[in-house]
Amino acid sequence: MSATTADTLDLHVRDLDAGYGAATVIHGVTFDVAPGEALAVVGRNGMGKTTLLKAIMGHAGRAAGAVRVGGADITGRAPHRIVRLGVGYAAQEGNLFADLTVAENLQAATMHARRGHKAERREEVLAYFPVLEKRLWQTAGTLSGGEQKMLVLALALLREPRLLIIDEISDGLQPSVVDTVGDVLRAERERRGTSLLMAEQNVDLSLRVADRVAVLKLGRIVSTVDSAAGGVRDRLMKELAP
Ligand SMILES: Nc1ncnc2c1ncn2[C@@H]1O[C@H](COP(=O)(O)OP(=O)(O)OP(=O)(O)O)[C@@H](O)[C@H]1O
Repeated sequence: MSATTADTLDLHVRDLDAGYGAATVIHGVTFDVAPGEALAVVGRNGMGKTTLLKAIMGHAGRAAGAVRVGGADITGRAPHRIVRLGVGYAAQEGNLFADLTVAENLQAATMHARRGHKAERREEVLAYFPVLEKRLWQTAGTLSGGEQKMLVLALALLREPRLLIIDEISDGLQPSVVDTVGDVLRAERERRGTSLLMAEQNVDLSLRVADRVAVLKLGRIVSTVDSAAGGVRDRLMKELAP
């Protein structure tokens, strides 16, 4: 569905183990995201979605395995160096400055952006989230949970990532906001051909946005399906049932 894949990054994860201290949470995970492709990793609470994304982004201990982005081996690389390659990361716990206003957060996110293009991109991103435009002068920490999630996504998008990694953006959002997020991600992929890796519990959002959906169970990918395949929603719901 991507408009262009020329400026996007692919992702290759091979035999990745990751965890905390002596506990291994992710076991031998292998998958690819092609340039301009969107992959959703779905799984119930505690299955290791966040740990998987953190390990890719250099935030969690990585015991073994390899991660490549756009031809570069990022295994063990510091998070800020991975971001510099053009990887955007919207973490589940968010990464915004709670004491700064929405406008100041937006400004901080584009500090290193190309000068002439900054204002245009800010307008594009604010058009995705009209509610943020109304809250520009409000301190980010006083936004509602849903608004903070939108701001976290807006900040990641502002940097024009060539690969966007999003951790459970739908968590705690009301259905209408989940729909907005789906619209935004689809529009952004149409506009920029951005590659996408999203961890989700929401099957409907995953199927709406992603080309393929992988199921993560107890730190292992147990199946991967094409979003356009027949009966895929029922199959995924069954796989995710307790
Ligand atoms: N900092 C940590 N130290 C030790 N164990 C952790 C840490 N963070 C997560 N875990 C454990 O790792 C396992 C996987 O957690 P993770 O947060 O990756 O799952 P998840 O699929 O993202 O869950 P959720 O949907 O609830 O966010 C859980 O058993 C959790 O208790």
